Amino acid sequence: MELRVTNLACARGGLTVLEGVSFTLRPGHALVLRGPNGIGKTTALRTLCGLQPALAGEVSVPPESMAYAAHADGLKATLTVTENLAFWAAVYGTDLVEDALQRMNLDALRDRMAANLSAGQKRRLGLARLLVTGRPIWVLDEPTVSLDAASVALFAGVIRAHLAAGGMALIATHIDLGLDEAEILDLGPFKARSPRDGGPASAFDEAFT
Ligand SMILES: Nc1ncnc2c1ncn2[C@@H]1O[C@H](COP(=O)(O)OP(=O)(O)OP(=O)(O)O)[C@@H](O)[C@H]1O
Repeated sequence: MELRVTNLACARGGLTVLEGVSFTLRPGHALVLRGPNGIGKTTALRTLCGLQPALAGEVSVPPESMAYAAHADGLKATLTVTENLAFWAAVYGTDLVEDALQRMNLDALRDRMAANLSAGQKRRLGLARLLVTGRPIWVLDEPTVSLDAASVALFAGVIRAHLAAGGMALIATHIDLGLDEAEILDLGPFKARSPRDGGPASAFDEAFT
């Protein structure tokens, strides 16, 4: 299975932000989406994952092939680290909780309530969810926010292992994850010329970019 995206156009707040986005992601490969704040990276990732409809274009695989890690970690504050992972494992029908605890360095925190984790620890738990999904395509929106250098390196290693096992990763990030093997896609050239009719951008659009 490969992820083929063809001529994708997507909108935010009723305005077209990107159009004509095309790329192919093959097993074992990572693609890093780059572009300035507001270009539409989050919007593109949300659209690819089926969280909002595309205005145009095709995505070759269903959203069920993807595991999306958004800005928010979606933790259950009153559940422990292990319970959070067990919840997700039940949702995705896997038995990968212990594996995720070990690989994201969460074993020592396994019985702590998510509410009592530090910001970086919460992020590690949010990212550990990717491991329990068992899904091949990881879609990551600024995954390293709040992580210290050691945790960034740890997570880069987790991504590398996922790729080595035939997985794929699509990553919006402003920092260098140290994934030298990743290809880069600059979204700049795909910025929609007009939210509506191909004319100049509206004042409203400018206000947000
Ligand atoms: N509710 C909204 N109404 C109108 N415009 C919006 C709305 N939400 C977001 N936008 C705009 O849509 C554009 C795309 O936003 P998006 O979050 O996808 O960008 P991004 O590339 O992920 O940015 P960043 O690097 O800052 O995370 C931005 O210009 C943003 O201001």
